[in-house]
Amino acid sequence: MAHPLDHLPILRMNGAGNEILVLDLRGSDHELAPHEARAIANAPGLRFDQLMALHRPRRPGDDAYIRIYNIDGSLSAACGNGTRCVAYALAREGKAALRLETDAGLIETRRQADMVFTVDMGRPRLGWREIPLARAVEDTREIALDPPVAGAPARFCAVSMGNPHAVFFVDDATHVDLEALGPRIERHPLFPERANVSFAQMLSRDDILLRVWERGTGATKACGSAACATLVAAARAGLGERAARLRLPGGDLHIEWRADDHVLMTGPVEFEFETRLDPQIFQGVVA
Ligand SMILES: N[C@H](CCC[C@H](N)C(=O)O)C(=O)O
Repeated sequence: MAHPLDHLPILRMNGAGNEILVLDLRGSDHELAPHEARAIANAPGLRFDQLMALHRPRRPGDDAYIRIYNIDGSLSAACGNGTRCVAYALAREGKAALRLETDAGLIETRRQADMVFTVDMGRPRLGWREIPLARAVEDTREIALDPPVAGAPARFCAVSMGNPHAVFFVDDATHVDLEALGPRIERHPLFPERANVSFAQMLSRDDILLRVWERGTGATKACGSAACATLVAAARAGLGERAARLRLPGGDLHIEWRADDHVLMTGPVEFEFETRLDPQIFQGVVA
């Protein structure tokens, strides 16, 4: 019995070093299950930070509906770098501007140059319930990490871009022990849906060095929604401007928090290869 995913086309790309797969499910009614996403991640050469599952549009006027999977199979409602890769994949079909439905709402993209795309990531969510946090917090600009995590700063900012972000401002982001602090903050009791964890160093008011431990994936070379969350957190804290360069290990992203409250992210994409899913991947895989 053929598996519904057998031989489906898959693009291997990266967005500023964030490893992305784009799986084209527009010719199928199949919805990727978490264990199937994990099976793809374990297939040779297909390891990813996020998998962008492209579905047929569900609303008139949209170009596609995308579901976003982390390497552990968990879903995320937002993925900035991955959305740029989707924009590249659909630009190859002649579409320079897109309307994409995500679980975080409408996301619009626009091609700026061959391999450079701008994504309107929508409005930041700033209330404790929207992050979400496990307890009421008056001001999400400065939250006590309680109970404390040894080695982590005592306070952080919380912002959602459709997915939860905890942003810690530090004096030196390049020497943060992500592997030690990341998992313990990702799964801290304050975050009922876990959290993406950012450590940001203000080089100047519009130049920020960023290191990210991603929910459901771990340390990555870049994280677009974390870059957006960090820009918003810095502006809200009075540390930064409403537009800045975010420097990540895999590349730079330009983020702007517009006066209309939309956060725009502009950055590069790289195409690595295209293949089709090998049926062997799903042999013996159970939910
Ligand atoms: N790398 C993605 C973020 C993935 C977020 C995911 N880790 C989660 O929220 O669970 C980005 O470029 O925005």
